[in-house]
Amino acid sequence: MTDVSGEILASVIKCVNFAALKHKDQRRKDPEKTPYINHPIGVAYLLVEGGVRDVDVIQAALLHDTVEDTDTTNEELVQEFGPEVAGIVAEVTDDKNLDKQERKRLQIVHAAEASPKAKLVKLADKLYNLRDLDRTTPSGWTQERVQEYFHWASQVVAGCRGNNSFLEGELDKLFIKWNVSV
Ligand SMILES: Nc1nc2c(ncn2[C@@H]2O[C@H](COP(=O)(O)OP(=O)(O)O)[C@@H](OP(=O)(O)OP(=O)(O)O)[C@H]2O)c(=O)[nH]1
Ligand SMILES: [Mn+2]
Repeated sequence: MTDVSGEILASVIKCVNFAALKHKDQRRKDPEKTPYINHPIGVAYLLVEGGVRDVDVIQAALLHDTVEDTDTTNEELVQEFGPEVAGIVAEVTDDKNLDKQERKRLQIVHAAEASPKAKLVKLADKLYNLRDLDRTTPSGWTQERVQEYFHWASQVVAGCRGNNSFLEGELDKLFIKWNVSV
């Protein structure tokens, strides 16, 4: 059977498979060393929970850490998934050649200037990471580092607001719990 929804389904599964292969040797920083792929799939699912049905956004969420954290190039994403999806991923990708302080500063600047589609991915990405931090502390992190991450993330989120009430509401619950001003 080939129909429009079948093609959409196929394009999403292609992303899941691509991301799984690219992240196959990576683990999250939690003590259980959860497979990294849980994160991009979870980010895409948060968008689904938030009512997002834009396939470019869901595909970009599944792929969002491939260029930043694996050998994937933006050209490869353009080739495999087209310029729209590759463009959203590029908008949420940090330049790992910069030092950490500069990368973190630029995330705040770039989030505020990003397209609405990229802002949705950013909101879901930050919600996933903050829920993870709320659940458990990454290996080697002090409580102060966790608190600082919450504070920084709230500044990234500030530039993405006005795009999804579910994601922003869930983020606000965490900011209140962690005493971060919004
Ligand atoms: N909370 C949490 N984060 C984890 C875990 N494993 C990996 N991470 C990643 O670690 C990053 C936060 O760690 P930092 O020390 O602040 O940043 P860095 O890895 O970029 O140097 C997050 O990236 P980010 O730059 O904030 O977002 P992203 O755009 O890279 O996803 C997140 O994706 C985990 O178990 N819990
Ligand atoms: Mn991420």
